[in-house]
Amino acid sequence: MGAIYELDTLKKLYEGRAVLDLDRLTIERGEILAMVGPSGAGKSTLLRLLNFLETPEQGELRYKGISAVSIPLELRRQVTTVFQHPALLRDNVENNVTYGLRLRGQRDCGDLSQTILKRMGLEKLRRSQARTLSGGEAQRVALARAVVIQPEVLLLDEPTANLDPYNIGLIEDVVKEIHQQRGVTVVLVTHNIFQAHRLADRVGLMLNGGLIEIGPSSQFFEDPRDPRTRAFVRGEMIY
Ligand SMILES: Nc1ncnc2c1ncn2[C@@H]1O[C@H](COP(=O)(O)OP(=O)(O)OP(=O)(O)O)[C@@H](O)[C@H]1O
Repeated sequence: MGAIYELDTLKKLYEGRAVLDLDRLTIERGEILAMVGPSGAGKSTLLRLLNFLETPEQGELRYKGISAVSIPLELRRQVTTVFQHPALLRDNVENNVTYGLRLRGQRDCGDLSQTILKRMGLEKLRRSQARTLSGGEAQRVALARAVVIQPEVLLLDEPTANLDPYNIGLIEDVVKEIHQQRGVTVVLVTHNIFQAHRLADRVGLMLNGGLIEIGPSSQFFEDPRDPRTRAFVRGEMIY
């Protein structure tokens, strides 16, 4: 498969403080990697770097071998993010879903968007204004909007926080489907270790901006190497 992202001695500083300090991290093409860890560990900051919204103060981030500082637009557009609180356009559901396609100059968005609207259970809401949607519906629109552009990388930041079991199940199923069907690389940030267990090939534990342990999901949960990982998967507080 090979690496899609390579992070080397990377530091992200906010107001002089390192909120991310990663010696080395490689994300493999086509894997589902879950990053877990307590609040403030730097998980969302990592996703913002992977989505090229932020740049590191030290070290390097490479996407497909190209330094993130000089990433061309066409590569940047292969990466899409679903945030915990999606910012939808003041428009209807269908136009929200097709927005990314139109931005990329695709005029005939019909078939693609119909398929994804149907799969996400949003057909009947096509004409509804985004601001009238429930939290679960809005999050399904956000995922539909991300998936419809057929990204190579899907970054998910707490995509199912505060959602009910139906919405959680649907979102997880669609993530698994597009991963299996299209080999999309997925980086999932979650507080829900059960979700990490259900979805991920590999899991990493972050703490205070550093990476404590990363490994195959089975090893991470059943035979973790670091005492802090053992404590975290038992549901204990770690510092
Ligand atoms: N724009 C910013 N300016 C200053 N500090 C920031 C900024 N964004 C994040 N931080 C700080 O960086 C640290 C890491 O934040 P981050 O949101 O990445 O953590 P997280 O692991 O995603 O937390 P949570 O699980 O609560 O979302 C925190 O201490 C946070 O206060």
